[in-house]
Amino acid sequence: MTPALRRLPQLLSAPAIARSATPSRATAQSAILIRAQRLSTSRPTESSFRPTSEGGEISEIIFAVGQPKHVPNRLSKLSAWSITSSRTGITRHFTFPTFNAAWRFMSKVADECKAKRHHPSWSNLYNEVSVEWTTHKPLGLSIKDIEMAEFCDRTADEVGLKEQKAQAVNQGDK
Ligand SMILES: C[C@H](O)[C@H](O)[C@H]1CNC2=NC(N)=NC(=O)C2=N1
Repeated sequence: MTPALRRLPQLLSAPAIARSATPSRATAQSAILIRAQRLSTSRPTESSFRPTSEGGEISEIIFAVGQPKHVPNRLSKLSAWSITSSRTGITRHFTFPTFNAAWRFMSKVADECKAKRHHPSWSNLYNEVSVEWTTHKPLGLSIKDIEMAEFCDRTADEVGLKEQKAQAVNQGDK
């Protein structure tokens, strides 16, 4: 299980949002950067994507140009998602009870991808699904990525994730 420290709210908590004025690189043009302190040195066991940086380094998420103002706030609520090494996307690893459940999840997400014309980079191994959201044009994290990540969270809840026993005990859940 991935330590809670690696999750987005922690990554986004300390620092303020800085508006970048670095027009030199096309990919970074007018991007909004969030400075974030990485608090843990351990690597996520649940993610097939490399962390942004090793422990103690500053990491920043790069938003696509022209995003609504509420995007950083929406992002901060995606507590189970982590920033990818490219800093232009977010990733989450899902563990379902069965392959069947994992496939149902992917099928529902695939239907939404068709409707929204936005597609993930993802992988599946038996009951495990890794999902990464980023936007290629304009490059960076966009509102579409946020919406699709929220859709993934809702769909995973509907389908039902595998029970995490230790977590349930610690949090006093059933
Ligand atoms: C024309 C079409 O909407 C675009 O090519 C879409 C398709 N799906 C996409 N998916 C993702 N994740 N990022 C994109 O920039 C993107 N572009």
